[in-house]
Amino acid sequence: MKVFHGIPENNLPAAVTIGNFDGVHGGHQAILKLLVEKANALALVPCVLTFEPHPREFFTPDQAPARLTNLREKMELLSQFGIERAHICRFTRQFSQLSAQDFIERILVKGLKAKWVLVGDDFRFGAKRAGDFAMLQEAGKEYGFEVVAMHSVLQEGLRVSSTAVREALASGDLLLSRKLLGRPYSVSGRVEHGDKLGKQIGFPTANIQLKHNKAPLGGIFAVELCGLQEGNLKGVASLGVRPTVKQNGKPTLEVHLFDFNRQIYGEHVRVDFLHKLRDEEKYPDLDSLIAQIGRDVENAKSFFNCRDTKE
Ligand SMILES: Cc1cc2nc3c(=O)[nH]c(=O)nc-3n(C[C@H](O)[C@H](O)[C@H](O)COP(=O)(O)O)c2cc1C
Ligand SMILES: Nc1ncnc2c1ncn2[C@@H]1O[C@H](COP(=O)(O)OP(=O)(O)O)[C@@H](O)[C@H]1O
Repeated sequence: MKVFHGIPENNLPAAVTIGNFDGVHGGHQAILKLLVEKANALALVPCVLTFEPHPREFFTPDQAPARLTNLREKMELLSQFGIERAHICRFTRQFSQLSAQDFIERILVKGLKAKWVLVGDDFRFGAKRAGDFAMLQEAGKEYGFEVVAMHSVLQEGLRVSSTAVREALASGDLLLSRKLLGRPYSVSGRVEHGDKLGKQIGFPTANIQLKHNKAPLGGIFAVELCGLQEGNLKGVASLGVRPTVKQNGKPTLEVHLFDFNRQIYGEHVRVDFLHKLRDEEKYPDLDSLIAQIGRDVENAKSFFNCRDTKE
């Protein structure tokens, strides 16, 4: 997949879908699948136009929801689902003021060379969200592109959406988030140096870099860590501000791996969240925390034993 920051000239004719694609969940996946099928049938390049930052992060940064995927994760997923060209459009004040008509002419027609366009039937675009599906269809007749509306994808009667995934994660329902995402919720990043307290207390923890300051979930989890030469490794993770050892701590993701002892600083890993064990607590002293982490390890191991005997 070719990734462009912006829209260069002389693109090949494309089948285009437009959106934030945060999470690349089951609904997005259905869109991507249809787009790739159509692109193949019509000899077009399957292409995604997405925005950075997320428009809600631009308009109301304080109220913007936590990201489900960072840009790198999103691009990897789009590529996995068969997209061949991705355009990351910087969402600036100037871009937000582009009229719906200019968006169609400059971005879709001249820039992306869109011949087939797939959007949700509630899709809005252009300054003040003035452009809608009907306007896009009208414009398609004039400029020679077809517009198709994607129906809502449901999972157990629930409309699959980034919001539904965030709600499932916030409530600790990792089974539901997994169904909505079509894979376990995960965070990927590099292993960083922490405060070196982990080894001292008998539970070394790999600290995984969080690119955004907000996480859509928190607490203590049974996890699998992927991306190391040893293959997938089981462990227990804490995602929180560590109130027992820090004041005003920033969100931190730490993973203690079972039966593992190797230095992995700097390695790029992915943490798959499989089961929530509990919420984070503030303990009166370090000994209470250490005892609790010991119980967390046992509980996580029971979860894995149960899961592995079922499989
Ligand atoms: C399984 C597990 C559970 C944890 N639970 C809590 C908790 O409830 N409250 C808390 O303040 N810190 C919790 N922590 C975080 C510890 O405070 C942290 O691992 C320790 O500070 C080591 O940090 P370091 O790797 O930066 O040295 C937990 C860590 C793990 C691995
Ligand atoms: N079982 C293990 N689980 C996680 N990390 C481990 C383990 N064994 C060794 N390590 C290594 O030790 C580091 C964690 O040790 P720790 O004392 O918690 O230091 P830090 O505060 O820098 O994370 C990890 O980043 C990794 O390189």
